[in-house]
Amino acid sequence: MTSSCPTQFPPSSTLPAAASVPRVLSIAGTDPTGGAGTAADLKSITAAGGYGMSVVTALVAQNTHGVRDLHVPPAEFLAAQLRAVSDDVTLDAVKTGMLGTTEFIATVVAWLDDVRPAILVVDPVMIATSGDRLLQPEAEQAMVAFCRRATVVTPNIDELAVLTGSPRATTEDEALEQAARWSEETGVAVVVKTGHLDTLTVTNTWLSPDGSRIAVPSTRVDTTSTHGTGCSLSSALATRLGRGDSPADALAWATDWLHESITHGAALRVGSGHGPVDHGHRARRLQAAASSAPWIMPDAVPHLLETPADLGAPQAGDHGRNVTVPAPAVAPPGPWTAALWAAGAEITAAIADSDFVRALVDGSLPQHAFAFYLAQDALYLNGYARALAALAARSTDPDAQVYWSQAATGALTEEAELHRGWLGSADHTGAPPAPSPVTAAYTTFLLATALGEDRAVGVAAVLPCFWLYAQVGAALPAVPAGHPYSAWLDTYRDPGFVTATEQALAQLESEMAAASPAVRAAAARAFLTACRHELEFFDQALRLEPGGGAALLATETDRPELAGSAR
Ligand SMILES: Nc1ncnc2c1ncn2[C@@H]1O[C@H](COP(=O)(O)OP(=O)(O)O)[C@@H](O)[C@H]1O
Ligand SMILES: Cc1ncc(COP(=O)(O)OP(=O)(O)O)c(N)n1
Repeated sequence: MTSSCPTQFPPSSTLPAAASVPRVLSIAGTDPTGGAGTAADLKSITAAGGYGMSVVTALVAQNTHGVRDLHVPPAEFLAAQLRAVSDDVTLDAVKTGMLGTTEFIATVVAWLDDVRPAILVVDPVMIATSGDRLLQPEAEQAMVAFCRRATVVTPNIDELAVLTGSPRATTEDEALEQAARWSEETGVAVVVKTGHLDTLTVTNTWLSPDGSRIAVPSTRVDTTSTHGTGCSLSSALATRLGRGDSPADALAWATDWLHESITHGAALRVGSGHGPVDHGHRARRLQAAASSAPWIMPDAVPHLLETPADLGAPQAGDHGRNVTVPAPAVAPPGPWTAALWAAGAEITAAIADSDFVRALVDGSLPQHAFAFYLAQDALYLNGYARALAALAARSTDPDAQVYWSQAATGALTEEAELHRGWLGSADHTGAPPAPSPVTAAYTTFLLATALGEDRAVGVAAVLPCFWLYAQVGAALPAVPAGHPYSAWLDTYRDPGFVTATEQALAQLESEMAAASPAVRAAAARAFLTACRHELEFFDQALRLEPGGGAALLATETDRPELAGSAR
């Protein structure tokens, strides 16, 4: 049935506003394997924090290898779907993908004339990466005209050439120049995407009609799992704009989220061609991080540790699965520290595999995450220095007193260096950084343990910071020239740090040997707890949203750069 029903309900504009969850409509074709089109759009809108809705233009029989067949319902049915949504729901943003034919473009245009959403993101889908046409050749000029109505268009390099009537750009500069000319002429912003160019860095650049540019670079992921990346980027962008983000924040969020989704796409094992991206990776990672499951289960460490063997096989962490014990970069000096290393194997492996360490090493760690990490590191070092000083105060052996006091001084010196160098260029006009919940929990645990527990327990608590940091440092590969974090990575390679770790290990080995079985058990728990704090400390920077802040729906006047958009 394609006849229109009378409107029976008030549109939701007359209902209370939907606060911070933007209502986003995707108008696109389908992909039954879920990688592109409507499926990708809905997953992306959800991932970006919106409520997704879907109007279908064409049913596409496709998979990760390409398109097999198309079924296009009558244009009246497209119009009926559009009206069914807009008669009932207020839209904060609309994203269009595959429109297919001139007739369908005209149908959407007629509907937009009525509805006029504040944000219209047009992904001018023409040809899939598989080479299959998703827009009839005779509809290209209608699509070019349609793009003039957008808030922002997100063409790939080939689509940009059609849009601007130019030859296919072969460099980023050429693409930017084509887009700048078109944007100035039409008054519509363009996101220039270099995914289809042969570049090491993939950059998304928001080009405004006044010539201003916001470039968001990311490292190129070596993968074939890029099916539907264009659909996903434009839907996430529409959602973040619909939520009230500035173009800079919206593009940074969408690019950063998509990079994570592409990185983990291959692990989904969906299809044997160009596979989809993992739209849900970020949500699952954050969900796991929010788990309130205890870090160390009661049976992880026996109440009495008579011998190192009582600590048993690796069992720390959430799952207690069989774990291969990684070779320690700084060797344990005796059986107690060897047993502790084995017990913490799952956490050590998780740090090495963590998204944070991977992104720091391959250079894809977003700048805002790196800045956050440095600021938290400085705060942590201050707390850590106090815990080390407490151990110096509680030591009676002169060598131990010297060692812990020097370690405390070393941590304070590092903190001062961070402020002078890495953090020195930061904006000092705002409030000083405050400790995150993760940093506060870790430093509070260290101080409480160093001050309030037996000394051996305190020594066990401060050891992972030395040992696991040295472990990460030893595993670092050489990085290419121009790597954004090469200077920081060099700080991990400091040989003085390995010496300090060896000394801390020697302290713990002798403390464990001299301690009672009950104190040893408490020390083992403190060691494993601190290992877990280390993992959280690394991971926390990737839990922060670029731009952060509250999710507020902004009005057009809050964002003059979008004023007059979505005509
Ligand atoms: N190999 C890759 N590595 C990192 N990011 C990528 C990669 N391929 C695509 N992207 C991201 O996906 C976005 C859209 O991809 P692109 O291939 O340019 O568009 P389309 O899918 O429309 O052809 C890019 O702008 C970029 O953010
Ligand atoms: C129904 C449908 N719409 C769009 C595409 C193309 O997706 P895109 O995100 O441009 O990326 P590729 O799949 O071409 O890499 C599609 N395949 N199907």
